[in-house]
Amino acid sequence: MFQRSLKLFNNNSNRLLLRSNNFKSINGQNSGVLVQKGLNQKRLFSTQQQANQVEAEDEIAPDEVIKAEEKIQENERVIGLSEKLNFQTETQKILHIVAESLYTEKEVFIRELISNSSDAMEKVRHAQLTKPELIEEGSIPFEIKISTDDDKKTLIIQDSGIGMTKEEMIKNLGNIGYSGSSEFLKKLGESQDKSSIIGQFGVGFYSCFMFTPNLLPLVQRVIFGESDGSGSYTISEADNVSRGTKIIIHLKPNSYEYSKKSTVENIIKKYSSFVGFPILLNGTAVNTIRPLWTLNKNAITEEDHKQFFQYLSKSYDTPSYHIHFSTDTPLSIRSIFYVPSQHMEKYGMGKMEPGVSLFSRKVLIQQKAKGILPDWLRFIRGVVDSEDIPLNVSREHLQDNGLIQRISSVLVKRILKNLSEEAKKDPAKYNNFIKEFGGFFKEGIITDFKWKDDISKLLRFETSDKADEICSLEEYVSRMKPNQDHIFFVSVPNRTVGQLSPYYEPFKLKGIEVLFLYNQVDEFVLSQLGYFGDKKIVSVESKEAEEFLLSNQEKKDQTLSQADIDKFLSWVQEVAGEKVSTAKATTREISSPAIVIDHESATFRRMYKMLEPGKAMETTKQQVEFNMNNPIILKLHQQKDSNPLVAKLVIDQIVDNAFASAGLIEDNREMIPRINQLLETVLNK
Ligand SMILES: Nc1ncnc2c1ncn2[C@@H]1O[C@H](COP(=O)(O)OP(=O)(O)OP(=O)(O)O)[C@@H](O)[C@H]1O
Repeated sequence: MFQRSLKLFNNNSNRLLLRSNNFKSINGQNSGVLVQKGLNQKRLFSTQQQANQVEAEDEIAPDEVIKAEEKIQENERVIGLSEKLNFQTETQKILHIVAESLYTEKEVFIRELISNSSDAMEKVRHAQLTKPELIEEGSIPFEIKISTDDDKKTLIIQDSGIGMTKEEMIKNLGNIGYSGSSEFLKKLGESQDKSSIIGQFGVGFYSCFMFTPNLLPLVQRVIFGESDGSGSYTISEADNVSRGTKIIIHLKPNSYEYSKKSTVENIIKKYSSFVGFPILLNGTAVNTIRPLWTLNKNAITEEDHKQFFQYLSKSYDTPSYHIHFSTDTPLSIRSIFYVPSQHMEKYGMGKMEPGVSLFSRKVLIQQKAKGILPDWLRFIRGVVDSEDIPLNVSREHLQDNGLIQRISSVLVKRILKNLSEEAKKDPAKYNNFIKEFGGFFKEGIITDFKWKDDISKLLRFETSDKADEICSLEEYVSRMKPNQDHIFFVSVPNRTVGQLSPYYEPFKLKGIEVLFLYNQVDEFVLSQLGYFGDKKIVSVESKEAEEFLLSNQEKKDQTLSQADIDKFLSWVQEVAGEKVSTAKATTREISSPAIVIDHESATFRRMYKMLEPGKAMETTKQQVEFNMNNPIILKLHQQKDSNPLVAKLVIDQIVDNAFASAGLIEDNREMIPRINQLLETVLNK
């Protein structure tokens, strides 16, 4: 009877096609077979050989040749009569939703079946501890065997798990939304580890219906088969079945890719590399990498980390740091992060993608997950595994954004803390790291208000005091003079310009250390940061710097009388009024003849220019302060009336020099004719 029904099934392709029409997207022309054997049961049968008409067979290139012994054998035999049962009404209604729209990535059906197999073997492990007498064939190794057959267009998955009895099969598979695994977990005591069971929704198995309208799970005495998911299925008795479950999926033409070893191997590696049991694909183990984040820190060697990092980053690089972090409160998180030794963004290779993948119970949920770490930590590679992450039934989306943000906060805090510790442990190594990756942290300060203070502790800058050395803001503050209440910086293209800057000069005279910023973005970053602790961060060109210098300065005698100074300044105003808005005598201790004060930042000016590259930047009039004790100014004062032509050339050059020191000269070529004239004058004397 059963054979007849099989025959009927096989031969009646019209019937199959008719059923497939009920499932538009799955277009079923295929059937699948699952063979199972339950706890302490005798024989389960399997198999329904698919009577598919393969339409596009010739178009598929043959996969690599797989030896017969590497394939999973199909030895099961039907020994009883088949029984026809109906899916539960709700299941009939929901199944097409599952098959048509639940999963955006079809390939996840392999993940779902592997996860089911893993759960089934976990249940055997548990039973071995609690009811060993019930476990048949206790010596069978725990393995998930998968074999592909590009000729037959089949994919077989077999495990040595707990299997299902006829009743369990009807309950679990004939009834969508019922999860035997979730029931199993409920029965486990509070103290028992529940993290290794993956299934919770009672839906995953139905992902197979994306590929075949006919699943034939076969259990001892049970064949769950001939189902298109919309109506009925049959159950029959089987013989020659070993412990566990076997699913044979006969693929439909538009899914033939899943009968190729390479395709299936990639999917297993992508989603199920870390499932806790060996997965043998056509006889070869494919999940050979250990999930390091689940292991005890002390059990992991540097070489293990290197290999794991290379696996995650698909590179041959050695990680500069690893951060292995686990916690159970307030959420359960197991994670591992790696900092590479270099990054490619600096070569203009485009923005890196996030490098952290999200797992739940060792099964991949999202590769390169956005939102787990902020964008500015995109150079970090790693894995975050949390069984507390509320997943939707397809395991593709995270349900609770607030929770993800909380997890993210915990992780960012930990990463920043670890890096601070590394900086203390080995400053030289850390300095190399921050030179390479500092840009990401600066981006963090600009874009992520929440973390700017924490990130600021990781930054390093060169200062006026030590060439070729970088220091933290904390170290700078610890070296501040007692009367100094600000952190001062000067933004310059290089150290030499910094040392010669008239703005830095009075600080140098007072022995005040100043941060030398060489990167255009640095000034912007520090302005965004505003403060480090209670210390304001200001430019040496700022009002605050001016006030600081004023209040810490001894009064110096002027060489000229106040009347002469006023005369000189009004002369400047008259002859150089094109560029000078106000001329003043400076109070700054500078050696140069003049200095521009209270002007716009040269860095910001350059940044605006970058934003509007074609736009000509006007240099507006500036306040210029003159050093009335400077020898050039004194001579100029003497000659301004007697030698007006040369005096005009000199004052214009002095003003331009001050503009140049402030970074306000757009193009110094405009000075050349004047300098030549001055040279001529000098030589003619
Ligand atoms: N290979 C298997 N061996 C033993 N039992 C299985 C197997 N596959 C499925 N089952 C049983 O069928 C039930 C339903 O499986 P299904 O994949 O639909 O959902 P689930 O794994 O429980 O949950 P989820 O939808 O979260 O994956 C499982 O809970 C399990 O009891």
